[in-house]
Amino acid sequence: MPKTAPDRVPVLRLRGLTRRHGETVVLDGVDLDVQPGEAVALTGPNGSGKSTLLRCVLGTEEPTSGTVELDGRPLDERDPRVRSALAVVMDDQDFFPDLSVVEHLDLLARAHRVADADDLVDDVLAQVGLVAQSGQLPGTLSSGQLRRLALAAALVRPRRLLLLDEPEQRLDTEGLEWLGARLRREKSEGLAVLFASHSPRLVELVADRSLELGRPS
Ligand SMILES: Nc1ncnc2c1ncn2[C@@H]1O[C@H](COP(=O)(O)OP(=O)(O)OP(=O)(O)O)[C@@H](O)[C@H]1O
Repeated sequence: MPKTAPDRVPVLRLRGLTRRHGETVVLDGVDLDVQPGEAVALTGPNGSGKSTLLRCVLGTEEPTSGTVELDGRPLDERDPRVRSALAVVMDDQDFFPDLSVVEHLDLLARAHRVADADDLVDDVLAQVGLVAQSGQLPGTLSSGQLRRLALAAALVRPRRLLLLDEPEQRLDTEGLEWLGARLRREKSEGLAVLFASHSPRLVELVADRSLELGRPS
């Protein structure tokens, strides 16, 4: 029996996704479906378009042509359903310099009207190993701790699709294993996961399949 029934609406559907910069073709007609409970890894060399594809899904970069659908509807960042479906960990995540770790997470959880926000924030702080740093400002965190804060920020909000750009970056070995287990839990709870990675270990731990992108032509 095919793994994906033809009438299932994927959380994410890309059709003919193309992105050019002048003569350079970065993405050339990418087709991809990601179902609930499924994780797809974007792999490929530096410059192959992994972040570009994620930005097109996020809506921060406009494809040259092609379509992006979430839950069968065209992507529209003004649609609150879309905004509440997407949790994102990108490369260049910024934090407010004057809000502590716990204040960031509280703010996000409350902005997304999460029930039992205090309990969830405490739980996520423990999961990412930032309990001792909860009162620190982002500028005082190590690079790995900042990455953990970015991951925590995605875990304290509602989501149906988790987009991650090289989430393994700056994590130690134990952190990588934790991340693999945590993303597997996301899948088991029915979330879809799309992540770019240069870590064969993370791909092995999490991905149901990989989409390998090539060098831009
Ligand atoms: N504004 C731009 N003008 C020209 N080329 C661009 C522009 N933005 C991105 N590119 C090119 O698009 C290509 C894809 O970049 P992208 O960041 O998506 O790659 P990546 O697969 O995420 O790479 P990495 O593994 O290094 O993170 C690169 O060759 C990059 O130089």
